Amino acid sequence: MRVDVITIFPDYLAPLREALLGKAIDKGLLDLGVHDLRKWTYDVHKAVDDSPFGGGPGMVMKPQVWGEALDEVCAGATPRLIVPTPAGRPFTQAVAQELAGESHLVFACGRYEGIDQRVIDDAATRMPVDELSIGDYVLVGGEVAVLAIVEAVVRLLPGVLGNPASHEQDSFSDGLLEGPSYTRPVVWRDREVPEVLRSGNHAAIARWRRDRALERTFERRPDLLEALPDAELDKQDRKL
Ligand SMILES: COC(=O)COc1cccc(COC(=O)c2cn[nH]c2)c1
Repeated sequence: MRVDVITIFPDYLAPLREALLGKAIDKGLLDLGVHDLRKWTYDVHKAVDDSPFGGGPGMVMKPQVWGEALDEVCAGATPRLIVPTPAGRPFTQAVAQELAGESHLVFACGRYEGIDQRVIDDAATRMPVDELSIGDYVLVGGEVAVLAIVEAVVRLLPGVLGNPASHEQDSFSDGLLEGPSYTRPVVWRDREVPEVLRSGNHAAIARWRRDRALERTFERRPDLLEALPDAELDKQDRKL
């Protein structure tokens, strides 16, 4: 997978070259390009923003600069353009799975009040454009959202995670939140690991884990239970 990021703060994306994602780059599973938007400015001040038509606070990112940047970065085989924004559709594990199937993602990092809408509308005539939200809050720019989205997507690529089984047991992969986990010692500050997990009875362990996941989902994210297809809940689940 190739990922390109266009931003006025390229250093913000340095963490993508660390740890697991850094290894994915070394293994050739991920090609990462980070581009400074100011490369496409054309005035002595390298201006990337201007005042909003219609007035109001803040600044809007200039269409000319973004247009040139996207023309160059998106040239060649059609990429999918991702624009993190509070006004986007929710970025979920399902969307991460969908994006993991793409061969080329380009991320546009907005700042200030956002990017001139015509940039999005123009790009959408040539490629798929997804405006995605990582949550109902406002960041100063898209860079942090790109870190989150790229990490969630790239960890799903074959060969990136040591043990492929680990993302099968992800939270959300079966529509439920992950339950509690434990490791040694058996007792820590007078708290003992649940007996069933040390029983070796795999059916009982699976049942216990499912029950804890259902309980936690019910307590913290009842909305996810609503979304579960009926078939997903077996009769033992319904007793909870
Ligand atoms: C067309 O889209 C744009 O112009 C995007 O512009 C902006 C402006 C300010 C901040 C951001 C970053 O995204 C978030 O704050 C965000 C994403 N998810 N939850 C919060 C993006």
